[in-house]
Amino acid sequence: MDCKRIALVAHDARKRDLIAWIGANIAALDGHLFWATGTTGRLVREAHPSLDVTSLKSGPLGGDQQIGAMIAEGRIDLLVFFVDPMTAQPHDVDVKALTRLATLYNIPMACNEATADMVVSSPLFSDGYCPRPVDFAAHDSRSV
Ligand SMILES: O=C(CO)COP(=O)(O)O
Repeated sequence: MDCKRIALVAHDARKRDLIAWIGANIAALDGHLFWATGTTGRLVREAHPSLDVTSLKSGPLGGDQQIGAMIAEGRIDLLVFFVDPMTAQPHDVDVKALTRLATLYNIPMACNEATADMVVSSPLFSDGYCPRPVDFAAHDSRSV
């Protein structure tokens, strides 16, 4: 299996759920490389020390933007972002920017357990799946 570069993010009300999800899928996740927003990364490392997790800044302090930049640079293969749909976030614009970039760059993005389960259990997760690159010309309004 090839080594995937996986971004982990969870809003506060969903951090416990992300850690539980990782625990339930640790066999599939061990051996991959992880980047996470600050608090999420610290909690994941404490709960699952076998994982190689690099913590970036906390989400409200720019961590979502850092992960978005990594996606734009082609350095992330999968985003697992457990979103809290019930709480307004002070950095909502950053959250929106991150999910927009994952969509734009055609990165698999799991925002809840059901989707994350399907991603890691898919044969595409273990078979070196490489998403189709984005056709930027199609997104350039000047070319319409
Ligand atoms: O706010 C977040 C994502 O938008 C998560 O940030 P933390 O992992 O630093 O709590």
